[in-house]
Amino acid sequence: MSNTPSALASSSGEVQELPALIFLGPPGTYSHQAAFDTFGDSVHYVAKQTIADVIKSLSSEVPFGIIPQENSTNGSVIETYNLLRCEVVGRDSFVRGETSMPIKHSLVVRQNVKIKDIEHVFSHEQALGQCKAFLNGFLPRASLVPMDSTASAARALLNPPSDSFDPLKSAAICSTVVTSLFPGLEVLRTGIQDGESNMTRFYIVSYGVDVGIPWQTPPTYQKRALIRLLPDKDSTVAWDSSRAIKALNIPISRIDRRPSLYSATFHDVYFLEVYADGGKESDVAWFDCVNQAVERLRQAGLESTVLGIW
Ligand SMILES: O=C(O)C(=O)C[C@]1(C(=O)O)C=C[C@@H](O)C=C1
Repeated sequence: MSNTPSALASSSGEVQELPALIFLGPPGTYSHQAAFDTFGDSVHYVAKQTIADVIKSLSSEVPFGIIPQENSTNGSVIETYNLLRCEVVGRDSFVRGETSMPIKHSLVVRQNVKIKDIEHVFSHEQALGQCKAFLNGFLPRASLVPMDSTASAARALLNPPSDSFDPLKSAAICSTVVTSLFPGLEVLRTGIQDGESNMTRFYIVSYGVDVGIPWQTPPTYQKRALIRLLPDKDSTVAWDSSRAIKALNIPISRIDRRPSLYSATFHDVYFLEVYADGGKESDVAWFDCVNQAVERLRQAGLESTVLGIW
């Protein structure tokens, strides 16, 4: 990862602005690393404080973003699924692709802090969840303090969020990359995540559907789509998954569920990720297939929105 130039000179000599890509900052987060592995020098990177800020800041001037979606150890990224309930997703912003990367966490402290000194551990809630066995084994009495991102947690060691956290009694769970970005920090333990293979999958999002994604290497694993099903807020009939699955009639790789933004109790929003069996059809055929499936859902009385096709 490096600081990337925001403009490149084209062969004709004129300066072309690179498109902007928003990520969960500050620099040094896993989102930043996943973005850089995927887009390299083809975009200009813009850090935001929260995952919500990434989605809400997408615009025609800042058309691309990356958001964490799921982790192989700790499951769905709740903050992301809560945001996918918002009307802007599927109307203005869309999921346009995915990328995955292995996540190796470290326990980072201010220089000379020892493990016996640690009373507070800062990190993003996903990272805290991915290191449960380490925390239970080595720091069972430490208070776990959720932060907006792993790199925000590292930064908080130098600039604590409140007087109740003594930085010399605190640690952050984050990537080792932060020690080269924030001088004064050092790695106390590394590889503290639960399980051998800890992978996080990210969604690539864009403002509008027509803008081409500036991949460094175009992916080969396309033919997926994400569909949001909204509950019928007036219905007294219980949700019936088999009705949706039957109407959809394409393979489903995952189903997520979050409370709806309506007040109706237990009328949840469902997110279905679907894929083309074999994945051999053309993009146009896959778009048609998804749109026809959504039409069948609507005819079955299920309000549905395509949040992305890739
Ligand atoms: O906090 C970060 O560094 C992030 O990029 C977020 C995030 C996540 O929410 O899943 C990304 C990858 C890891 O799973 C841990 C945290």
